[in-house]
Amino acid sequence: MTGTVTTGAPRTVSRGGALAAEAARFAALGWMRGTSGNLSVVTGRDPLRLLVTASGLDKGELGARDVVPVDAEGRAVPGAGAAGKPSAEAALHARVVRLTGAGAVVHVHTVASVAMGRRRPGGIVFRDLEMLKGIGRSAHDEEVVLPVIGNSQDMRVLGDRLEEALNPLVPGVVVAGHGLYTWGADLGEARRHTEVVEWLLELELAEERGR
Ligand SMILES: CSC[C@@H](O)[C@@H](O)C(=O)COP(=O)(O)O
Ligand SMILES: [Zn+2]
Repeated sequence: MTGTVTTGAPRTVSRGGALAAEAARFAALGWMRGTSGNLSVVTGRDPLRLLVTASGLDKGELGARDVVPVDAEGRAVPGAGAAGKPSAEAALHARVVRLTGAGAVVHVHTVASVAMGRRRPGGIVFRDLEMLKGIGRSAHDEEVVLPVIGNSQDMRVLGDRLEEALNPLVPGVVVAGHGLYTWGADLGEARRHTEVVEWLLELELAEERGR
């Protein structure tokens, strides 16, 4: 960004600041270690535009400018205010938004998501837990399935797997051997969904270990 005052720049910076603060929060929880994880927020729908965290940086130390505007395919939009290379997974963020209508997407590398993805490659089932209300499901008598998909370095392949496995009632997917994707209407809801799904995974893992 230059010193030129434009109407678009301050909005980019403040959304960038919000993404950076959100990333710092997840990093402090230990969910984005070793530069892992990424976040995005939708800034326009027609045409689709997202701000995504820049690639390869320590997600606990991002600044407001460490975000990159991308298009519906996750490609950087030149001259839109921020610098850097978009997350290697930006295309998957854009695909999630296109598939679900989400306003924000969170990707974390948690131990529980990887451990449970290994144990339940066909999907992770939860039921009869008060915490399920946090993702809009019932606390009683409802089977809730969190999908698990195989990992790939090709975001188109990963996106196809996500589309096929998607449970419209659950705002998240585990990527086997990799981590967790969650989303919500905005950054606040995406954060809540991430915390709830991660709590469910940690519970399941603790119960597995106790068996
Ligand atoms: C520890 S590197 C992990 C990456 O390969 C990737 O999975 C990841 O989550 C972060 O990639 P990034 O390009 O920084 O957004
Ligand atoms: Zn990742």
